[in-house]
Amino acid sequence: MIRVAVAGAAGRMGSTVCDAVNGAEDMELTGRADPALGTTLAEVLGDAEVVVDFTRPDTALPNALQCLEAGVHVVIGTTGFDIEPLREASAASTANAFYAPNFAIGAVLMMRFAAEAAKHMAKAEIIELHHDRKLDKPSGTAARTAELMAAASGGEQPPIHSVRLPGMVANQEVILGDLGQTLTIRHDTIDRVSFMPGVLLAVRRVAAIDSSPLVGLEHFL
Ligand SMILES: NC(=O)C1=CN([C@@H]2O[C@H](COP(=O)(O)OP(=O)(O)OC[C@H]3O[C@@H](n4cnc5c(N)ncnc54)[C@H](OP(=O)(O)O)[C@@H]3O)[C@@H](O)[C@H]2O)C=CC1
Ligand SMILES: O=C(O)C1=N[C@H](C(=O)O)C[C@H](O)C1
Repeated sequence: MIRVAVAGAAGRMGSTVCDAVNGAEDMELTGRADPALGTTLAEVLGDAEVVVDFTRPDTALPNALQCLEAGVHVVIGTTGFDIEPLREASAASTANAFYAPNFAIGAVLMMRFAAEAAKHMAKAEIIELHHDRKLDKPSGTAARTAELMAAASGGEQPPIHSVRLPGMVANQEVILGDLGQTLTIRHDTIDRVSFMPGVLLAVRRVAAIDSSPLVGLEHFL
């Protein structure tokens, strides 16, 4: 059994992760940290082998550093923070960090297809659309898509447009344009359960990664 604690356990993602971990036969939910539950990460770290973090852009890095210092693997879903400080912390730790800006398989495929298309079409722009409680802008997925497209094409990163509206969960369109034609690649998340198979996969694999921090669910597919 993999002993898993969740940071942000009372949030939209964290509560869904707790349900998914409880439903996984090879995992045990050992801790739930969240201000709303009156519990801190420090209190749940001791019993965990892996922490899953879905918190806030300003807490994800300190939480991950705390996990690495304690020798506990961390799977990070929180977006909108700089992962660079995790390199030095990982080197000094027996534990690993894994970050994915998007754990949904459809979004991983969207990023892959967008990178492939960027090699062949003249210009592109990204539109990301999310619920209005989202704190970061642009989304982690859009930022990563732009990076992958620029790396594949050898050109500039495509501009990103952000929309925040009630009624939405998470959506992204990549529109590419060239002579007399456009290509649109779109992914829609209609329920946060879409992220759960990817999160559970990362929990199972994080202990065995050979380069930490590792970024992107594609490494496990
Ligand atoms: N990688 C992916 O596939 C996905 C990533 N995300 C990302 O996940 C993050 C969380 O999103 P979402 O669940 O919608 O946000 P929520 O605001 O619903 O949940 C975040 C929770 O974390 C709590 N929290 C804040 N600080 C701490 C801390 N130090 N320790 C433990 N818990 C803490 C918050 O409490 P309080 O409200 O009191 O601050 C809140 O309950 C965002 O960055 C989002 O972009 C979302 C979906 C998919
Ligand atoms: O905040 C969200 O909801 C989401 N955040 C991630 C991001 O910033 O890309 C993943 C997904 O888009 C949902």
